[in-house]
Amino acid sequence: MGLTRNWWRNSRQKPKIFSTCQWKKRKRYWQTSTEVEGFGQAFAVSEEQKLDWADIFYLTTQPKHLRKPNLLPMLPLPYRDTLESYSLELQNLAMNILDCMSKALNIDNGIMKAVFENEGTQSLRMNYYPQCPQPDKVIGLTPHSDSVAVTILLQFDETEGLQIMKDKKWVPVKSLPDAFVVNIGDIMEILSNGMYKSILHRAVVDETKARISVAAFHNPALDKEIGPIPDLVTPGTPARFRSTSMIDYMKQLFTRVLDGKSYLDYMRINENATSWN
Ligand SMILES: O=C(O)CCC(=O)C(=O)O
Ligand SMILES: [Fe+2]
Repeated sequence: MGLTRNWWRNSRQKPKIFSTCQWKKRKRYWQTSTEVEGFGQAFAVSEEQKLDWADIFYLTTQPKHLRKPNLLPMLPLPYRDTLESYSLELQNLAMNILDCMSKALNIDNGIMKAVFENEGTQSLRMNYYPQCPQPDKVIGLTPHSDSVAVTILLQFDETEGLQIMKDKKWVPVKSLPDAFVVNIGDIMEILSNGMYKSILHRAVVDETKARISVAAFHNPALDKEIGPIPDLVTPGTPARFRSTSMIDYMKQLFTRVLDGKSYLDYMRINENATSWN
C-alpha cells in the first residue's frame, strides 16, 4: 500500500498535533466536557479516575457529514490532505477485510456490505505515549477491547508498546515496518454471534522513547441495528448477544470508563437464563 509506506516514512507527516511546537495550536482542537472528539484523553468520564499515560487526538473521519467542523477541516495542510487520503484507503481496506470475514463465516458478503457500506463510520485515534521514567508505575492505554467492528492499527517506528492477552498472559505485538495490526472489536463479536472474539489489549510505555500509534476504527452505519447476523443464529448456536441500535450502543459506550471487555459483557445474553427449545 503505497500511501501508507510514504506516510510512514515521511516523518513530516507524523501526527503533528503531538509535537510540542504545536502546543498552543492544540488548544483549538481541545476536547470539551460534552465532546469526546479532539485533543485530550481517552475515555475520561470522572475527575477521580486515574488517567492513562497518553495524549490522544480523536476524530470522526467518515462519513464526511459527521465530521466536527473544528477538527479535520481545520487541520493544517498537507497534514489534512494526508489524513483524508489515509482515511479513504483504510475505509477500502476495511471493506476488503470484512469481505474476507464474510467468506470465513460462510455468509453472503452482501450482508456485511449492507451494514458497513455508504454510511459506515470511521474514526481515527492518534495515540501519543511520552517516555516515562517509571514505566512500570503507569499504563499507556488501559486493558480494553475496541468497542468497534474492526480496527486497523498503524504503529510508527519500532518502539514496541502494544500487548494482547493470549492464554492469560500479556504478549507484545512486534511493530513491523509497513504492516498494520488488525484488531477484532466487540461489534464484530456481536455480529458474528461470538465466532470472532474481540481481542483484549493494552499499551505500555517505554522508559526512554515516546511512541505514536494511529488506530482507525470501523463501525456500521449509525442508522443500523446491531445484533447477531440472523444467518448465524441457529438452534445449535442461539443468539449470544442482545440487539440494539447503533446510536444507543454508542451513547452507552461513552458514558463508561474503559474496563476490559465489560461493555461486551453488558451486551451478552445470560446463557443460563435463556431457554432454547
Ligand atoms: O497504541 C496501541 O498500540 C494501541 C492503541 C489502541 O488500542 C487504541 O487506540 O484503541
Ligand atoms: Fe484499542
